[in-house]
Formats: sequence, structure tokens, C-alpha cells
Amino acid sequence: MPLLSLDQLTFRYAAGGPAVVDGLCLELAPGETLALTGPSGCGKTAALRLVAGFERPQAGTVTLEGRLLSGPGVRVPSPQRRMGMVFQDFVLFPHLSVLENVTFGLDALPRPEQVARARGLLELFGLERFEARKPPALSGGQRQRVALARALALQPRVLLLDEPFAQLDAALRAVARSELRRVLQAQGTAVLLATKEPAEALALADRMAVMWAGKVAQAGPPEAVYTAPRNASVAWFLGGTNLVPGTGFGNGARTALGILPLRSEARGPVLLSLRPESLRLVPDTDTVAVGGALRAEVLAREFQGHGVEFTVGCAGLELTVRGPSDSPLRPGDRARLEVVGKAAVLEDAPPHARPPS
Ligand SMILES: Nc1ncnc2c1ncn2[C@@H]1O[C@H](COP(=O)(O)OP(=O)(O)OP(=O)(O)O)[C@@H](O)[C@H]1O
Repeated sequence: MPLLSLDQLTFRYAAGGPAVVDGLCLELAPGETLALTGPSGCGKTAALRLVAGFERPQAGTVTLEGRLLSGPGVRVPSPQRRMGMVFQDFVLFPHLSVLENVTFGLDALPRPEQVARARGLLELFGLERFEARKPPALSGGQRQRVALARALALQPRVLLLDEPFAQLDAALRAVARSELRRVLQAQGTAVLLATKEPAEALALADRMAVMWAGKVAQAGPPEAVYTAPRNASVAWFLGGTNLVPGTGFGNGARTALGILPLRSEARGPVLLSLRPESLRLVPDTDTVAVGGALRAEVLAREFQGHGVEFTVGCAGLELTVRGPSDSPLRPGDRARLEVVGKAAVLEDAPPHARPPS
């Protein structure tokens, strides 16, 4: 039995307004981290607020361990849901020490147990040296970890995290991410995480659900969703892609780039997603044309530190290609393009098969 179920959950902020959560169905297994991801405004926060009990759905249900929390005529108040929450604007008590912040709400336990539990969590987050400090004397990242420790100290059945790393810089975010993953694994806590950073969802989640306009566009393990996006929106959201129309003939498709191997079988007109890392650019130093090689021209080059992203023109298509940061290629250079990965078959209709608008 899933720990938490959302079934056909539908929510509008105003009567007659748009459904910001639109028939949402999700299940969270015990100990699982499920990331809700998708572009800004797709309804991630609204979904978390419905689970937390801050909002009342107009239709559908929220069930925890078989108990109805929200549904027709039922609304269990938020404090009785025993969920831990760290939302974007998490608040610590500034006048209390770190230790007192983490033991806050553990009144039912004898003081030595409160302190032992809080110290155990502070240690897991590498915060043991700061237990006597007050939040204003901590960095943003340290405060963030105290907020997470405080939420976990209450041993919630489900931890709801809404953009928990929003206030951290990129380097600190990567550290906090791996730290949180380690702590969650050690604690076995089930987590529903909302993030608009695809990298965060890909790195942290056991399963992810990409949301689009209040609905789940695609759900599954991060590797599966990344390598086989269902449609162009999901492919774009998870790190950009190249859309290539073609004609499928089983496990391959004829395209302007030649015959491409496919991740799944397709026949007839198809739209394919070819990730930028599935393409490779080789400087074209030969004066003689190489049989079968695709000729490309570098149109633009963006240095990204860990690599370079090129825009190239090839066979009438404009493509994005990732390359190593020391690539000598510059705009205007000619190059050869090699396809080194498989293309994913999208559900979207290819351009020429779309009905005229
Ligand atoms: N209090 C409100 N009243 C009316 N509409 C709202 C309210 N809060 C949010 N919305 C709208 O509901 C939709 C979903 O918002 P939500 O905050 O759930 O999106 P999100 O996916 O969490 O976005 P972000 O990643 O930017 O936090 C948006 O169109 C937003 O403008």
C-alpha cells in the first residue's frame, strides 16, 4: 500500500478560475523521495499545500496510510496530518539557539531524549559545532540545514519540501543536495519535493513527476524520464533537446541526419528527441569529403565552464550540440557531425503531420 496517495486532486484558487492542480494522481511509497518538477507556475506548490492541508481541493482525495485526509466532506486539519514541512520561506526562531530550534515541538519527550535526537540530526548535517549559535549568526546554507534538521526531528511520516535550496548558491546547493540525500537514506523518511530545478529532481529523487499546467506530464525514475521523455515539453524542461522529424521503420528512423537508431520502436511519421550530448562535433580538417559524414557549420558557441554548447546548422536543421570546454571550434567553422546516441520517440505529432492551425 502506498504511504501517500493523491487521487484526481483538483484545485482552483478562485471559483471559475483555472484549475492550478488538475486531476493530479500520485503515489508515494514508504521511504521514497518523489520530486514534483516542472516550470514555474505549473502547480507544484499548490499540490504540496493541498497535501499539507493548507488548501481544500474542489475534487479528489489525499490519503495517508489508508486514512482520508482530504476528500468529499473530509478535511483533517494541517497540524493533525503529522507532516514535516520546509517551504521556500522557512522560518527559524531567531532568539533560540540552533539546538533549541531543533528540539522545538518535541515537548512530549523527556529533555535528554530531545537533546539526543536533535544532536544526532545536527551531526548528520555537520552542524554539531553550531548548536549554541542563534540563526542570525549562521550562513544561509547552515540555516537551511537547521530547518531540515528541525523538520526531521519531529519524525514526520512524510516530509514536504518546497524549493528547499532556493536560497543557496549553485555550489552550496550541490553540497546540500548530496547531504540531504544521505540523511534521508539514513532516516528512511518519505519525501515529496517540489523543485523547478530539473538537476535537483534528477539528483535527489527515486522517482520524479514532471508537471505541466496542473497535470503530470510524465512520471518515472529520473533516468527513464530523462532518456525517454514522453513529449517535447518534458524533453525541453529536462535539459534541452533537438527535435528531429523522421519516418520510423521499427528500431530506426529515416531523418535529415540519416538513419537514427531509436530507443523504442516506431513506424511512419515521428518526431524524435535527440539530446545535445548524443551528438558530437569533429573539426573538419579534411579537404576531401568523408563518405557518410554530416557536414555542419558552427553558428554559435556558449562557454559553460564544464563544457561548451554549440548551435550548428546541419542538413537544414539548427541543432544544439555539447562538447568539451577546450573545443577549438568557433562560429563560422566547418565541422563534421556524428550521432553517438539513440533518439527517443515523442508522442507529439511531427510538424508536417500537424493539422493546419
Ligand atoms: N494565492 C493565489 N491566488 C491565485 N492564484 C495563485 C495563488 N498562488 C498561486 N497562484 C497561481 O497558481 C498557479 C500555480 O502556482 P504554484 O505556486 O503552485 O506554482 P509552482 O509550480 O509552485 O511555481 P514556482 O516554481 O514558481 O514556485 C500559478 O499560475 C500561480 O500564479
